[in-house]
Amino acid sequence: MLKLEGINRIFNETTPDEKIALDNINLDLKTGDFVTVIGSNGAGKSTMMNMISGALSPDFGTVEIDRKNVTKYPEYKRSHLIGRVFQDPMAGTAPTMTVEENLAIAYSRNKRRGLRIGVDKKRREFFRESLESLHLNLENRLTAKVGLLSGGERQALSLLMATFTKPSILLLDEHTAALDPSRAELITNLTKQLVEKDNLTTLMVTHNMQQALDLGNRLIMMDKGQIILEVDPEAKKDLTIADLMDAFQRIRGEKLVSDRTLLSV
Ligand SMILES: Nc1ncnc2c1ncn2[C@@H]1O[C@H](COP(=O)(O)OP(=O)(O)OP(=O)(O)O)[C@@H](O)[C@H]1O
Repeated sequence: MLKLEGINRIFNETTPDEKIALDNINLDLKTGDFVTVIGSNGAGKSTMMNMISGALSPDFGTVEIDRKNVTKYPEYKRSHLIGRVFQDPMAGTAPTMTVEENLAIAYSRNKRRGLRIGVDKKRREFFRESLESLHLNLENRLTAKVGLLSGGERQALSLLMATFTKPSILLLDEHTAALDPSRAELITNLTKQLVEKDNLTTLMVTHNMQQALDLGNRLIMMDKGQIILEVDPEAKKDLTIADLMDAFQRIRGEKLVSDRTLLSV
């Protein structure tokens, strides 16, 4: 479903600011795999997500989605394969458009017929039903401007928009980090629900180790542009934060003062 092979990316090569952001990344996800991604600041997590979405291209290596080599596809050419939610609730939606217009844009994304934001009765009913699953009463605010929604409501809408065309890959980039704890919990539960409903292949970056343990069937830890630990479904079931800290220390030989060192929060 998703295969990254030998992905390398260097920024500002041969200058004093040279930075190896990704160093030989290999990852193979099956349909329905839900991988949580942890690692310190600058580990390469966002760069890896950008390689998958096509926002950045690798210096070396290949990206395969649905067994197709998409390495050379620009972002727009693979956007129908990918759903993405960012940390900033303002990033995934258009504030001056209504809830249903935003949904219509997301809906038309995989229709390959350009942007169609018209909403007929049948489609409005589909949007209403989809919104009901969020339990936020947004189904009764279809014509409200999205800019008037709270951060949590916008993030829930972004999540719905990213998932309801059943993308091949769902990318979640610290999508609960900017929310207060109760809203973060709501979005975490929604994530679980939406991913499970359609068995979506998902990568979720988080700085919250407990969330990384609670969600998904696999986990990877990144550091200095490399995947330094991969936890398979069997091992993940019994994994604890202490295990992750020990693993980091064993692999990198660096003493962790606390999980904050790894998480950098
Ligand atoms: N466009 C860019 N130009 C130069 N350097 C970059 C660029 N994007 C990322 N980097 C560098 O590449 C490295 C990896 O960055 P990346 O944003 O992928 O890390 P991250 O694990 O997502 O970190 P964080 O948790 O802080 O978001 C960092 O050292 C970063 O400064």
